[in-house]
Amino acid sequence: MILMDNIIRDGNPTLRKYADKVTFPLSQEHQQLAKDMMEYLEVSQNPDLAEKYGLRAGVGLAAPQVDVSIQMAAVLVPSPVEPDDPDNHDDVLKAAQEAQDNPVFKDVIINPVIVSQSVQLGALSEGEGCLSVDEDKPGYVPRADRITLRYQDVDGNDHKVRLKNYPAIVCQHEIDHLHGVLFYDHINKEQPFAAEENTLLIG
Ligand SMILES: OCN(O)CCCc1ccccc1
Ligand code: NI
Repeated sequence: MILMDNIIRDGNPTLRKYADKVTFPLSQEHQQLAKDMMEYLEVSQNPDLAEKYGLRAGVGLAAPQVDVSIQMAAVLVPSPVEPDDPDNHDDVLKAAQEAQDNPVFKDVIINPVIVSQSVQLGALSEGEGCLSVDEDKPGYVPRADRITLRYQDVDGNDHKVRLKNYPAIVCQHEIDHLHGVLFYDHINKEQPFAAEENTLLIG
């Protein structure tokens, strides 16, 4: 099971490497890694389990973050389900489970390539964070609002998906990890919350 101790932090050179392409069929260790990374996301999005294992919640996890420099990342973007009563613990758990049961996007993306992207930019209104970056880095992270993504899944099947808004942002964040790029590299140093005009603010 992947725990926070297994996640390397900014400063570790692996996070700045361009990761190696993955060959198929997947080795046993790469198959296990794919399972473990997706399991981390599932567990981290369950409030009770996240607390039990001391996990920071994540909607994505890239192999370089667990010090394996290969082009593989798990993505689990839950659907936006709100609890009926945010102060009722059972409601919160139920909503988290429901959100995960019909995710907006869920897959382990291998050798991903963004084959086209919108000119239209998008950025999360709250900025971004990263399990490998402990300090806050406030500011807009401008990305393409829509992307067409080609990747292989763990069975070696080719996929071509069109994503927009939040899932598109998350996949770009993960693909950046495979290229040695961290989210704050994109933040405007002089004016962190300046965004090019008509940048869509998401969420
Ligand atoms: O690399 C994934 N990881 O650091 C978890 C955070 C994922 C993430 C957070 C905000 C916006 C996009 C993606
Ligand atoms: Ni990250």
